Amino acid sequence: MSFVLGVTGSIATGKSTVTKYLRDQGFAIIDADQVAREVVQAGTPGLAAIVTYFGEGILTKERELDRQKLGTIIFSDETKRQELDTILKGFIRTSFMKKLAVFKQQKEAVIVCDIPLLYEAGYDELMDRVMVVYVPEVIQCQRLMARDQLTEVEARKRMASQMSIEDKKKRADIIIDNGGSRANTYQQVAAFLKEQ
Ligand SMILES: CC(C)(COP(=O)(O)OP(=O)(O)OC[C@H]1O[C@@H](n2cnc3c(N)ncnc32)[C@H](O)[C@@H]1O)[C@@H](O)C(=O)NCCC(=O)NCCS
Ligand SMILES: Nc1ncnc2c1ncn2[C@@H]1O[C@H](COP(=O)(O)OP(=O)(O)OP(=O)(O)O)[C@@H](O)[C@H]1O
Repeated sequence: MSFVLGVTGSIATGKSTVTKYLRDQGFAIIDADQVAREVVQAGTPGLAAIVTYFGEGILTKERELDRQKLGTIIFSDETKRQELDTILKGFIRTSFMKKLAVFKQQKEAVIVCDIPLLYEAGYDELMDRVMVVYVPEVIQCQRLMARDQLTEVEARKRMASQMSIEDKKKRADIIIDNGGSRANTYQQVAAFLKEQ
């Protein structure tokens, strides 16, 4: 039986950093952000569904999703963000479940699921254990501003659109503190893997 490990955190706390390390160790990975990208590729029913609600203005000239434009819209309007979540939830879940089934069929010993909205969208029920990648909010905000070239106001809006990292930390089975160096983070993950 496969062991299904959820990796989550809040925006820019370091999920991708931890997941990349786990990928390099050879584990099977499902990346929910990647799944969310696949279900809105040009010509998909997912993209058609969001155009119906948000209008053609969210498309580029090539009729692909303008991700930056949609991000700016949903992270400054909570009703629209929730509507996007409602529209995409089913498409993302169906694709995720297919990928999970394939890895289970291949008898992967460990399947790592990197899911930003793991608790918010109820994926915790599908996980054997959940690892929360934690940094204090002040560091989270600094790293988000630097990575995505956002002002503090914009970064705070994005942080406020998710369950706070402190609440996720309380629910975690495993906490990885990513407030120090990357090497320190990798050491914590390696120590967890050694215990298994
Ligand atoms: C709004 C979109 C177009 C912005 O795209 P962009 O390429 O700029 O960002 P990316 O997809 O890499 O997401 C970056 C981070 O934003 C956060 N985030 C994304 N969507 C949401 C959301 N609906 N609510 C809260 N946080 C979100 C996550 O922490 C994610 O890791 C895109 O994030 C999207 O389609 N979101 C809806 C799908 C979704 O729910 N994704 C999360 C999968 S669990
Ligand atoms: N230990 C660290 N020290 C310094 N910078 C770090 C560390 N870990 C991650 N970062 C940087 O912080 C930013 C956020 O990290 P990362 O992209 O891994 O977060 P994430 O949780 O996957 O984000 P998102 O929710 O947007 O997908 C990146 O620019 C990354 O390079």
